[in-house]
Amino acid sequence: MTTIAFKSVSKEYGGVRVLEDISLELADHEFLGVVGPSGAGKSTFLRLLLSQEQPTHGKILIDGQPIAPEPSQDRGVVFQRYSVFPHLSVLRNVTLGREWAKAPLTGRLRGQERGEVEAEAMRLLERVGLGSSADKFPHQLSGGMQQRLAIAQALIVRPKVLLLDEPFGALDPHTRKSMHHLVRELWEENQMTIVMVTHDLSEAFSLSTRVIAIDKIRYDPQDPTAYGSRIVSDIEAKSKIVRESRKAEAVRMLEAVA
Ligand SMILES: Nc1ncnc2c1ncn2[C@@H]1O[C@H](COP(=O)(O)OP(=O)(O)OP(=O)(O)O)[C@@H](O)[C@H]1O
Repeated sequence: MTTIAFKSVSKEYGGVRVLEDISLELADHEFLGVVGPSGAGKSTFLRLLLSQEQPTHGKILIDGQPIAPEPSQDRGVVFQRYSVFPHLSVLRNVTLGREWAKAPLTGRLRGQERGEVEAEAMRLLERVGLGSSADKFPHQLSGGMQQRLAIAQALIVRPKVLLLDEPFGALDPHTRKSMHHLVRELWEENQMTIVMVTHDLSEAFSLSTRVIAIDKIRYDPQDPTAYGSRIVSDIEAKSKIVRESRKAEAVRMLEAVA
């Protein structure tokens, strides 16, 4: 069970308000898509959830408790650009998260424990379609394969929340589509919440159970930094049919505020 709550959260950088009064309750096992124009604060929203940034006002709760102030293993993340370690094998890229958790000083596991973590990493690599690439290095993988590896790397620590920041933005359309299937299946198989930032409304609506759009709706020409982005639409889209019909509605809403 994982619930997430944003309570009147604002974020400012040096007096410039980026996000303003964001309140949101996410039910267990939600797949939230976050859309909005460039610069609206989508990545900032994600960084707050990752605890890479702290709210200037308001608070964020996970399961009713204040979010841990530092990034921790209950929240995994996959970025657009490949966040894998180039000098480590594919297998070691995946086992690393567990090694750090169990042996933070040496980063090395031994004996039976090592065998168990490697077996689990291999199962995960098989699951994301990289079973035969375990001994390769990232430079020997295509872009899509590197993103599959990044996903396996994030999942090995069994996060409650998986954060995806434009994870498919650098991929070709065919690879992107196969990644959509994979991520949706992994979300269905695992009891985790996903929060995905994307520029692409179609992507948001084909994957998510709920889509929020954030944007600046107020602007003061005397004080351009006074207002930040707010949630301008919040759309439940649990079934595919609803998702398709609500996508058109969201496009109209976003065009209206643009
Ligand atoms: N660390 C920071 N210090 C100062 N300003 C920042 C910082 N991080 C983000 N910003 C500013 O906050 C605003 C929102 O940035 P953010 O990256 O969250 O937007 P975004 O919606 O993810 O944009 P894009 O879609 O282009 O990636 C931008 O104006 C950006 O310059």
